Amino acid sequence: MTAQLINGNLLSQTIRADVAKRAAALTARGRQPGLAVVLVGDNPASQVYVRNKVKACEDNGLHSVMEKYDGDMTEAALLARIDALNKDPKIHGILVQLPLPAHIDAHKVIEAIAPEKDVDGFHVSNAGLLMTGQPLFRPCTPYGVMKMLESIDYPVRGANAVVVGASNIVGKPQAMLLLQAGATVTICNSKTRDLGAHTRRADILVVATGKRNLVTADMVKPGAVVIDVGMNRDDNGKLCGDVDFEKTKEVAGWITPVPGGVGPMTITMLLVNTIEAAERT
Ligand SMILES: Nc1nc2c(c(=O)[nH]1)N[C@@H](CN(C=O)c1ccc(C(=O)N[C@@H](CCC(=O)O)C(=O)O)cc1)CN2
Repeated sequence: MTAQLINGNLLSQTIRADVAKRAAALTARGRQPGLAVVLVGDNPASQVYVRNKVKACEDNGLHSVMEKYDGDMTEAALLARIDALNKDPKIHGILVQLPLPAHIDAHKVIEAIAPEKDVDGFHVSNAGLLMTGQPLFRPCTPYGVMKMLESIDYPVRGANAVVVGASNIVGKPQAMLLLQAGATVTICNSKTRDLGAHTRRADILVVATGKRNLVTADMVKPGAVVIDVGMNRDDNGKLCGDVDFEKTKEVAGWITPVPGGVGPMTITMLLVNTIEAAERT
């Protein structure tokens, strides 16, 4: 039987409608939620993502400021901009699009963002709060994945969850959110031996490696939920994930497409985090 699709565009519509209501209520009280989006350099994928973030703000009643800088911007200049945004009362959320050019220390930049405006949830203090079960901001992609599981009423408690990829922005916070929802979690990485032996035990499989076709149908437990966080291009330049979608959908119970799956949910949860930041002020 073919898997059911978890449509990130459709789910986003419902969540964004609620965001728009909350934004309108805040605006009526003179506190329109504001997001600053900072992009350094000309990475083509990043340009698409930041454009989509700004458009999502516009469409849902949030104020946004797009700051674009050349790839040779110095780290000191970027830190000075963040300092100014930290102090700007119209800005409730700040995000610096990753990756940054190699001469800039991304950790230093993230730590410069005021934790209460860190709507990406990447600051060490937000990572610590998440780890200890008192999240201020959940990182947007893993937060979106949890909403997708909720949307299909999946019983996460007691499930075997396998996360492939251990990045700070997806894999590690994803594992933490699944663990806190009661799953038994395995985190795999690029060095994991016999990856399929782990993935085949997963009731929930989240793949976030950036390697096209890393997960094939034979590596998936029949009926599992397969969440593909990958964002790659195939030989024809078409967007695709880390999972062999066409064959895996014949094995899985639920599967997310690329595009139209986790990607839009990442932007939706950024809006949610920005609203929450504004509501706290
Ligand atoms: N500061 C951050 N940087 C990065 C993050 C992040 O959460 N914060 N995550 C990724 C990229 N990302 C968000 O910025 C992101 C990736 C993909 C999408 C998306 O909507 N994808 C669409 C397809 C878009 C296209 O046409 O190329 C889809 O899947 O349907 C949104 C956000 C790394 N950096």
